[in-house]
Amino acid sequence: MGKNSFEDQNFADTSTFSEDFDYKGNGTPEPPPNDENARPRILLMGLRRSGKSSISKVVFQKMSPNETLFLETSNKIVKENIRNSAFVDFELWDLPGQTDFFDPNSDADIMFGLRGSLIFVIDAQDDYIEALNKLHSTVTKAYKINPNIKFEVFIHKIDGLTEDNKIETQRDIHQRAMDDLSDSGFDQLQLNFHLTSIYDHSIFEAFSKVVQRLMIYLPFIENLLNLLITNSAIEKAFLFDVVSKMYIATDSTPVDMQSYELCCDMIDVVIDISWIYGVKDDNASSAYDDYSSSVIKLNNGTVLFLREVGHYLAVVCILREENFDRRGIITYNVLCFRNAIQQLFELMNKKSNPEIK
Ligand SMILES: Nc1nc2c(ncn2[C@@H]2O[C@H](COP(=O)(O)OP(=O)(O)OP(=O)(O)O)[C@@H](O)[C@H]2O)c(=O)[nH]1
Repeated sequence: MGKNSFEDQNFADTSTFSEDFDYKGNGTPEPPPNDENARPRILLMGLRRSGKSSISKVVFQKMSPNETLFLETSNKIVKENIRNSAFVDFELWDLPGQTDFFDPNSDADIMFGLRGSLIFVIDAQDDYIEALNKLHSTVTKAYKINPNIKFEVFIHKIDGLTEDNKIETQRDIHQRAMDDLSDSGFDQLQLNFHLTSIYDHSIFEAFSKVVQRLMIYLPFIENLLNLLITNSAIEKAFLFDVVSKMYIATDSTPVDMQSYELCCDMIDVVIDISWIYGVKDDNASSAYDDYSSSVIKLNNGTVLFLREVGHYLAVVCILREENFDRRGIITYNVLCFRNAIQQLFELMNKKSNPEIK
């Protein structure tokens, strides 16, 4: 594989995109009511005790999975502002299991009216027929109000199932949900299914995908990561939101859970070492900052390379040890990637504050 300078390729330069850069994930412009610059909203819905609050607390508040055993049932909507980094910036609404959207007093129009995603959580360890009925009534109601909303189904608590059972449960839930939609004339409604558990990385991976579907600049960042890996002989590269450890984007090679977990562990190690041994700047809460970087060599001939590329945004790469001999080129290419991301931030800022010149 050639090790060229990443900057030789014009893609590293966001100026190749016009000011009104308007790329959508599916290549088609989305009609109103969704303003693409509006802050997205993610709704967590599902029956009582399906695991909604646990998901929110484990992913965004660092609660340990075992502590969720003591969570009490919620009776009101819990709204949270998630502002971790430039790309992880949305409202998260955790809705109580008993919410009834057919009640004329419910604010379904307000709830579903904005750009965002609806995550429906199904407890896979329980009888899921009632959950499927609720899923159907919820998504069809939301779709009528806002056809642009993205629908995600978390087949949750899979830690209690055997490997065979997981596949069979996913197949059955998928089939029944799609049949119900087709029978009522909603064939065009798309549901994305994820197998999740708070006891492993699957919940972080699933949430990463939910957030990625809401990112209008995702194809651009993926393109940059593809250029980075091909020009630096890297096997796999992820752009991470360091706070939540969700990956915001990755190159186009397939994601395997082991690589993702390895990169998550590396972030933990770097943050812990920074806290314990790092020298803080005045006023800084942690020594982990925009200049942090780290290299970890594993005893199986693999190297992990981390570099902060924005505020709490880090690129984490996996590469073979023999390809790390030209470290200078890799570091240089990662810097070019960082510059391109910084230019993207400027463009995003200009779009959200048109007065900025
Ligand atoms: N085994 C297992 N248990 C889970 C998982 N996620 C959540 N739970 C458990 O499920 C129970 C209910 O979780 P909650 O998060 O309170 O569920 P909820 O959907 O918010 O419930 P309501 O507030 O009643 O709507 C808790 O005892 C959690 O520990 C999971 O991935 N695996």
